[in-house]
Amino acid sequence: MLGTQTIVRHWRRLDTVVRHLVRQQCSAMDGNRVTAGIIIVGDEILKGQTQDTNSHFLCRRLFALGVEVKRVSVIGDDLDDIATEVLEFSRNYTHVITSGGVGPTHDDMTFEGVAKAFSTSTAPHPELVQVLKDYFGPDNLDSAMMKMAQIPSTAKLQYGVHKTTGERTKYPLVSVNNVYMFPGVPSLMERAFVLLEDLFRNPDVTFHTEELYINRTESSIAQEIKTVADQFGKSVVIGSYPDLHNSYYQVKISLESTSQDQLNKASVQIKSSVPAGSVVPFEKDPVGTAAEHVYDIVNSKVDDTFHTSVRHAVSIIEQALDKYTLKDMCLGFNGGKDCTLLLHLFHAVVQKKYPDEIGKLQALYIRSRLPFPEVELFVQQACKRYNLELIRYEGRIKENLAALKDGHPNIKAVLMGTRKTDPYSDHLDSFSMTDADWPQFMRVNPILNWTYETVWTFLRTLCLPYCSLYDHGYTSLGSMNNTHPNPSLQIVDSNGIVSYKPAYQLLDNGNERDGRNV
Ligand SMILES: Cc1cc2nc3c(=O)[nH]c(=O)nc-3n(C[C@H](O)[C@H](O)[C@H](O)COP(=O)(O)O)c2cc1C
Ligand SMILES: Nc1ncnc2c1ncn2[C@@H]1O[C@H](COP(=O)(O)OP(=O)(O)OP(=O)(O)O)[C@@H](O)[C@H]1O
Ligand SMILES: [Co+2]
Ligand SMILES: [K+]
Ligand SMILES: [Mg+2]
Repeated sequence: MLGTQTIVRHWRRLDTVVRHLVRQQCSAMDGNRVTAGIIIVGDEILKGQTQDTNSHFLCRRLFALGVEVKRVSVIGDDLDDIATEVLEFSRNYTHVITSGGVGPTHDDMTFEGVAKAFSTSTAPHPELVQVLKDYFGPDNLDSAMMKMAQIPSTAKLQYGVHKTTGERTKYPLVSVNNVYMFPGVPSLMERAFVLLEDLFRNPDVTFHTEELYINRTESSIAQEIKTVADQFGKSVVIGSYPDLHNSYYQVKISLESTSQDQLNKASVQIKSSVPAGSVVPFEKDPVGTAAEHVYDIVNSKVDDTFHTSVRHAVSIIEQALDKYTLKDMCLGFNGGKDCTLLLHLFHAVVQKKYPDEIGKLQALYIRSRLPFPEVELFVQQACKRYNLELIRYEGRIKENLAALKDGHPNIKAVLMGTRKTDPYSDHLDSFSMTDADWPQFMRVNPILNWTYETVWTFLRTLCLPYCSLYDHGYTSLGSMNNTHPNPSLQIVDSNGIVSYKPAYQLLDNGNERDGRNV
């Protein structure tokens, strides 16, 4: 007979072994998966008054941390909705992240909702009360603010640690079980998340990704992609995303895997199964990498027209920056191809010369009375992309340059995308004052000797965004009333339907302005 103690001892050992086996089995099944669910709380989002950016931010960061986001839910400021959703998410996912509803007003009820989810109540948390006193000053602490210390009784306070200083953050995040309650204001939420992200990191998993860009329609390659997707099954997740407006590709294929090796194999497989030449190089962030790519061209040993043209333009812009401060200068920018490439060069040179950002580039846009909407849109987008300070006028150029003198007396020089083949421009130099009967500015012309072909080689090899009209046969842009697609790019199909090839396919650079009345 075995004694009771021995039985208990054996039982304990068996129990440990079984638990261990179960744990092993689970982690083998899940492949050490860590999952998350995101709950965005706020009436303003459901009513379309605010656009949620927090879920996008959180998904991106969590993916980078090796966490699989399984679901995002947007709910209103309603106690029961919060409680129900939090309870369900908390049961289904490793981590639950909420954003919103932690402020001082009556409609902020995430703390109460989470308390309800876990069948507990809220109470003033003494440590959080002290934090609020220190943070806002004891005299400013009204009852509304005290509400922010009213948290679930089982809550924990999570303090972030600054990565450089090692200092603890002053204001903690509140969590209950696996639920973490972030503020809704994007800047606060993002700051808090970055400092606390180690709470969520999955050390066992890295998601490797690759993107392939393909200049064929999605349907024409669908079968090939499906074959590869089937072959790799769950080990490589393959996505296909058509882009109807991109000048460089038609479909983006994304690959994602926890194994770099499997990812590489799938990538090779796709490349060899789509038509030859249909995978195109594409730079996702041409603006961020501007200096790097431009100076690679400048410093290369190649001496063809393209490289020499870029080198010369960069040197003119560098000279301009020696003579003038950024405040003394602006770029003449009307959304045309020439000033678009010049904007990029200007940005690259400034990025290189002042890596620590010294302020915005100024751009001058004198809008014609009948601008193309495509041009207007492109100018707006360029301002955002390059973070431009836009100086805007409308009407005749000469009159508005006089207005510029009055309104911006600091500006002495204008960078221009003029080339010698433009009307009245063959006598110009890299630095030419405006004509005597014009308001006096230094015109800086870095691309004076560039050919039409070089302009397009530059725009297209650097994958720069340009005004969409150029993809529809326009080769030089004036206003709506005087500009048409270039007749040499016209194609008429067998049904008599007329369309136009893109501007970069124009061969003879003598007829660049054939679509212009003036
Ligand atoms: C900043 C600036 C300065 C200019 N200076 C002169 C000038 O001194 N003399 C002149 O005839 N035109 C001048 N122009 C007008 C341009 O030469 C040209 O007519 C204008 O950019 C329209 O070009 P487009 O017909 O190719 O669209 C200037 C334009 C700008 C934006
Ligand atoms: N309305 C304007 N506002 C500001 N700058 C202008 C304006 N019009 C012309 N410029 C300057 O003069 C340059 C030459 O004009 P031009 O129209 O030839 O070139 P572009 O508009 O850049 O391209 P495209 O030749 O394809 O129309 C521009 O690159 C720009 O720097
Ligand atoms: Co031009
Ligand atoms: K609120
Ligand atoms: Mg133009």
